[in-house]
Amino acid sequence: MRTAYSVETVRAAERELMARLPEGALMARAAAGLAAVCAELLARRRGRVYGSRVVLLAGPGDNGGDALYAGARLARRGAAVTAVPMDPARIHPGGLAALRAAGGRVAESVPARADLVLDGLTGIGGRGGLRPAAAALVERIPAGALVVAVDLPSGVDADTGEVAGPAVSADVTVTFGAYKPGLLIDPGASRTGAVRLVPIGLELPDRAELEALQHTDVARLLPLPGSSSDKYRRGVVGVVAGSEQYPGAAVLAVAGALRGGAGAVRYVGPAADAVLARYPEVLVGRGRVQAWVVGPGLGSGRAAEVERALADRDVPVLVDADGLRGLDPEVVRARRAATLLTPHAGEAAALLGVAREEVEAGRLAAVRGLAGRYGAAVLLKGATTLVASGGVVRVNPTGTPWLATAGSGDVLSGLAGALLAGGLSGGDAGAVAAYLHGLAGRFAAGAPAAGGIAAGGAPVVAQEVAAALPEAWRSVRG
Ligand SMILES: NC(=O)C1=CN([C@@H]2O[C@H](COP(=O)(O)OP(=O)(O)OC[C@H]3O[C@@H](n4cnc5c(N)ncnc54)[C@H](OP(=O)(O)O)[C@@H]3O)[C@@H](O)[C@H]2O)[C@@H](O)CC1
Ligand SMILES: Nc1ncnc2c1ncn2[C@@H]1O[C@H](COP(=O)(O)OP(=O)(O)O)[C@@H](O)[C@H]1O
Ligand SMILES: [K+]
Repeated sequence: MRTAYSVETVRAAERELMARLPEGALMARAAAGLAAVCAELLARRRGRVYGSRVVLLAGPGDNGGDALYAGARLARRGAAVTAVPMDPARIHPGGLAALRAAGGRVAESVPARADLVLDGLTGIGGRGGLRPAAAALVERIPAGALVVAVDLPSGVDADTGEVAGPAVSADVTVTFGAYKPGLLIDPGASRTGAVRLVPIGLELPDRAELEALQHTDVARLLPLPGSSSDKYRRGVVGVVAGSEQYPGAAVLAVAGALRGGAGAVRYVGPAADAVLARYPEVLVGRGRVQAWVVGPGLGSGRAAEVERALADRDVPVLVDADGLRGLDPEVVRARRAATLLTPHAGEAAALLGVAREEVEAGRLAAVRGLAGRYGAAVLLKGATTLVASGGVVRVNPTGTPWLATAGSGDVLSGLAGALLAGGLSGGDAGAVAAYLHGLAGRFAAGAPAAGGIAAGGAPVVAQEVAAALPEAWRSVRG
């Protein structure tokens, strides 16, 4: 499990550790780790550190201090290091002295050429969008320079990933002691480049503010058949989806459920012919199920079917897409079994009564808000998928923007429904489904295991995502 900690938690751990260490020791550790990463990057790019041009954007706080001390280390290895303060009257004094002693210099404006720029404007102390003096320096970062963000890209909110105004886009982010939520949640996450964690000895609580499952966590949660399994024990998923207008949503949700490990899938709705033509193994009509998936492609005027599924208070229910329209928090709160809501930003915005942009800019607040309001697990789809449940928020580390294709959300809902039917909690079913779906998207696209859209791959269609789910299962199980 990868974990991310809030600024408050990191600061508390920092205070506790600082009390036991000589002054400056923590910053020295941070700067040493930062300089080592920079040296590695310079060696890869130019063959050596000696003679390379390094620019430090130095903010007035400790983030600037880290950059200056790291710059001093690089200067001692022969780099030509220039610090440009955001505010010349406020620059970290110790860091500045160290840089000068190592032969580094200070300039008022950003040099036109650089091999590497260290963004030390703001770290966990940054608030809101970058102020004009900082934004002006960022604008002048020379084209072609590698940008290394110190702790986090300046302008990104460490706790939420929100970006209010200008912010740095880094190639690499070197973060200290712990991941911060803002490094893993968009829009901040798409500014970080590759994230490198430098341990500095912080002792952090077991419970993190944000979690990201990894292969071993998912493998542990996957419901697997045993020798005494039969199709009912493995879990029957009831899919209430599709309409005359959108029969394909039913087919895709069923595809996700079948590939998600359901013992059987029961389909209820007007698209039975389309479903059976593709999947003759599906049962048609109502009957006993271990979880319901309601909503994909329902169209309008089908609220009674959603209510009927939710009224089955002891059976887990996943509500997606059209099923989410006008969903009553009291009805969901009254349920005993798990409820998992899977909105995209537009659906979440409608449920919260805010603009879609507000959800996209503040994904963490939106998913927490919905989970609190409905007393349910909520999976918020999008560039970074978040799953909130019982006070814990998980961020999905897999996926590819190629998944932004019609019907891929339907596959996800069927998949998560199968995991609910297999006995997973709402939060686990959502997180595991997002993980497998993201991996399947990458496999279907032929995209590498990490990296954004720039990393490669080709367009996928939703059916291919469903078809790649077995490969995703196999890769997780090792
Ligand atoms: N925690 C740890 O364990 C360790 C932490 N370490 C390091 O310390 C960093 C935190 O340092 P920090 O607390 O000094 O805050 P920091 O991020 O430098 O920013 C504050 C300064 O920025 C300014 N400012 C604020 N917002 C702004 C904006 N929008 N636009 C422009 N300016 C803005 C603000 O100005 P003011 O509001 O005071 O006018 C203030 O001067 C942390 O990220 C890590 O790098 C490591 O050395 C060791 C281990
Ligand atoms: N920019 C993106 N990067 C990664 N994944 C994305 C992006 N945009 C959408 N997705 C994923 O694609 C899927 C789209 O689902 P949804 O919006 O419900 O579409 P549909 O209703 O057409 O099936 C979700 O799993 C979502 O997380
Ligand atoms: K920074």
